[in-house]
Amino acid sequence: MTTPIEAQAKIAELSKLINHHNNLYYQEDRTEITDFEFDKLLEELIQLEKQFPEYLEPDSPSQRVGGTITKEFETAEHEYRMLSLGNTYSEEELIAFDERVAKGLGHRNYEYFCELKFDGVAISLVYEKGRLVRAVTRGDGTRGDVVTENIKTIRNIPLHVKGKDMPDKFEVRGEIFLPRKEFDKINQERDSQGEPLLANPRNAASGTVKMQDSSVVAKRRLNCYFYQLLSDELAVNQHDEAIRLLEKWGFNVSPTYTKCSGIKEVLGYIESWKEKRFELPLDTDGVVLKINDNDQREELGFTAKIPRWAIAYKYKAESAESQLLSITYQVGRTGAITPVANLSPVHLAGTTVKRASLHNANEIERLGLHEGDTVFVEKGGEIIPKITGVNLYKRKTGALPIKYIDHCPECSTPLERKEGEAKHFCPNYVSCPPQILGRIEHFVHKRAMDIDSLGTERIRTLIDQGYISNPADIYELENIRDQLLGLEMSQDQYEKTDDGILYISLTKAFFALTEGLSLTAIQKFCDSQIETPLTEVLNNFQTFIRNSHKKVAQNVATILKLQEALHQSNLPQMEDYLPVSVVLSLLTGNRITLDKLIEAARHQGTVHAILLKLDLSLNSEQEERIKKLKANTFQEGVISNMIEGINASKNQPFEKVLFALGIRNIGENTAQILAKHFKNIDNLKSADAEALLAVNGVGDTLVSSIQDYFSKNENLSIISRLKEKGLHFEIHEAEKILQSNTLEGKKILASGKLNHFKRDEIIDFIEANGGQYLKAVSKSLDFIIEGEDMGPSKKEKAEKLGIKMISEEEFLSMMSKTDLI
Ligand SMILES: NC(=O)c1ccc[n+]([C@@H]2O[C@H](COP(=O)([O-])OP(=O)(O)OC[C@H]3O[C@@H](n4cnc5c(N)ncnc54)[C@H](O)[C@@H]3O)[C@@H](O)[C@H]2O)c1
Ligand SMILES: [Zn+2]
Repeated sequence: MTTPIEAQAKIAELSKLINHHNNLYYQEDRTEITDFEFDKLLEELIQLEKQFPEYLEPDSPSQRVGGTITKEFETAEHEYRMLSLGNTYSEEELIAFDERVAKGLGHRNYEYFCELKFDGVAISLVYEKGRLVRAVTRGDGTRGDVVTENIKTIRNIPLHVKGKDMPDKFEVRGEIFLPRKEFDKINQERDSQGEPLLANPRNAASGTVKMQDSSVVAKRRLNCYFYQLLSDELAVNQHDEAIRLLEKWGFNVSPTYTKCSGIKEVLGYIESWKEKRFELPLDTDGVVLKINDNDQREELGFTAKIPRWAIAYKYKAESAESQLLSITYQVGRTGAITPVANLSPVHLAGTTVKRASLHNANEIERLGLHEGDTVFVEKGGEIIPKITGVNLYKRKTGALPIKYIDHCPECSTPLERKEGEAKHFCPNYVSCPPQILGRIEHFVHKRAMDIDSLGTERIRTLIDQGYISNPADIYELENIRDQLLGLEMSQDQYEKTDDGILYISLTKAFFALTEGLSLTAIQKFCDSQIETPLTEVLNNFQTFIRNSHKKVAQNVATILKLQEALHQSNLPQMEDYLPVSVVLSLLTGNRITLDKLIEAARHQGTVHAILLKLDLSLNSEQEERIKKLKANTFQEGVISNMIEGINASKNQPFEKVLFALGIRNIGENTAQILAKHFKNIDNLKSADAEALLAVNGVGDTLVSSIQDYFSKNENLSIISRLKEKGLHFEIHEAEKILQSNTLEGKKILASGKLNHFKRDEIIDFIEANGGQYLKAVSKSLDFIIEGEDMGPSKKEKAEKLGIKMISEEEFLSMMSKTDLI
């Protein structure tokens, strides 16, 4: 039994903890615990407060909607309070909820409206005379932030609506979300720019809605599902009818809703979406059920925080057991090491899971992982599954604890760990391959040197084979083009474990080890085995060979040998991949011992590289079979295309070159400002702190990263080599000279697709003629050049502000460029 004194202390402690997590979740868009853990804390608080009502504080988190307003926006009061929802993870509690409803109404004559619970941020939109007048966040439930401008950039939020039965004034509520595809795209882009990744789509959506710059919001393709219509003059009295009205008026409603006549049907609905929901384009975390009839809703009423006529059933993150096969240590672009667990395949939350991120050494220690452990894997709101614990009963006797690596798996440099940081780093900035890759990818990026013929795969190949290690090397490739012919290109078929042991995809291995079977057929077979553990796949492949009737005896014999060799090699197992050394030992016909092969394959990135190192004399049949193992190779066409792109990049203007160098803290805009201000790299290099700080937007951090960059000899030598190759290290003459002052004092924006200018060109053109280019629609614009397909929201805003819009043709004739028309 809890004593009152204990209860009081516990209530205070829980309240503090919950407030802390609420603050992180709503203010900073991040989380330290899962929703399930959070909900358990809240439930514990509610139970204690029920038991000891004397300690229930009016501002307890059990009594308040979790969010608050921010300081950055104007606020507005909600006409109808915006509440939270009660939630549960169990069927029993759902049935108990249904009992309370029946008791409250005094009968069982009611229907539920069910739909999925979308994981995003709540928004309230007010329409007057069919026009969107205000968008407000939920805030503390009573007042929220006014974010109308941001919301207007979301494409399928209608600015105007028309329709039958539409009241003069109404409010719609919905959930703004970031589709998972958009989320992945943003993260891919951030990854390639070396920026930190967004944690999950919900946080990303919430952070975006509260951004200060609407044009950034517009770039993130947010979307919205509407789920509630409110008005004093509604013609309908059933929720499903109101939803149908919303659909008719053009609001985006998720097609997942249904009406259920009792809790049993609701449970069926919940079950039917349990797995199917993963096919939806957005994250969902449960089902919301609401009483369908408005009068009945009124009868049931509200508590301080939630309606009594609705509840959310939340799906528990699914958990499964799996075996830890090995750990791969990935080296990121900044040198940060991330351990990844390779697992035996398990079916979880609609997908087959074979890997889980372990984050860092602390996580491995916290879990107490031992080799070959059976672990619990969970997949919740986050996309990457995680290991939540170890099944100690299944630990093998004598299993050793996982020992974290102390050398970089890519370049063997001893790792470092800065104080207070969880991650280990490879300090080898200059020659660690993934770090070089990060810098070169930035250099060739379309917003930098724009060399799109140098994709990641090609760059990685060139780095791995020692042909490039910095941007200047790219411009030397032309001179060694004959050496590039035949280089192995794709790395996708390879994978490495703990200490740099190279593995190759099953498909390639099977293809090389057998005769008469096509790569496509083998690929198809492997695809069908995704959920099968490797040991079984090897057996199934023998059946596959028998069914194919192609060289059965010989092919099966090879696979039997493979199984034997895998067993003897004692190398860690990785699903879908086989150790290259074992495969090569079979293909080279025991010309060399397995041990020697394993040794040679350590720290090599391709079959090609291993063979170069071993220098075996192989017969032509062996060579042919090994060739089947290799990836695509560089061919003449690819090489020409690459060199062409590299040469074309020499025309990029100074500001792009400056951005491409990758000096820390110099983004695209800063590069532009610095290029304009200093005119050439030498002026920039010799500028002292005072001169740098005099430039608008330059602060101390930037000063020190610029000075740091130019103090390094290797950077100076790269610049001088690039200069020799003809890259622009000063601004172009034409950019310096004003072509005319026709546009002097004019503030101009161009929107939509133009026929005679690219985006950058129109900006340069306006500036070269004395005008100023503005990036967003605002009152201060003199006119807008309206191109094809100008964004509707921009257009509407411009119309509202009464800004003059002219066509591209009118603009050209104004500039006396009639020759272009
Ligand atoms: N992990 C953490 O640290 C942490 C911290 C705070 C809150 N949380 C999580 O946030 C949630 C609490 O937040 P809440 O108070 O916003 O409640 P809620 O998100 O659980 O429920 C209310 C909200 O659900 C949304 N919703 C989505 N689909 C809906 C639909 N079809 N119909 C009606 N509403 C729909 C609405 O925006 C509404 O405001 C809990 O699930 C909790 O686990 C987690
Ligand atoms: Zn390294």
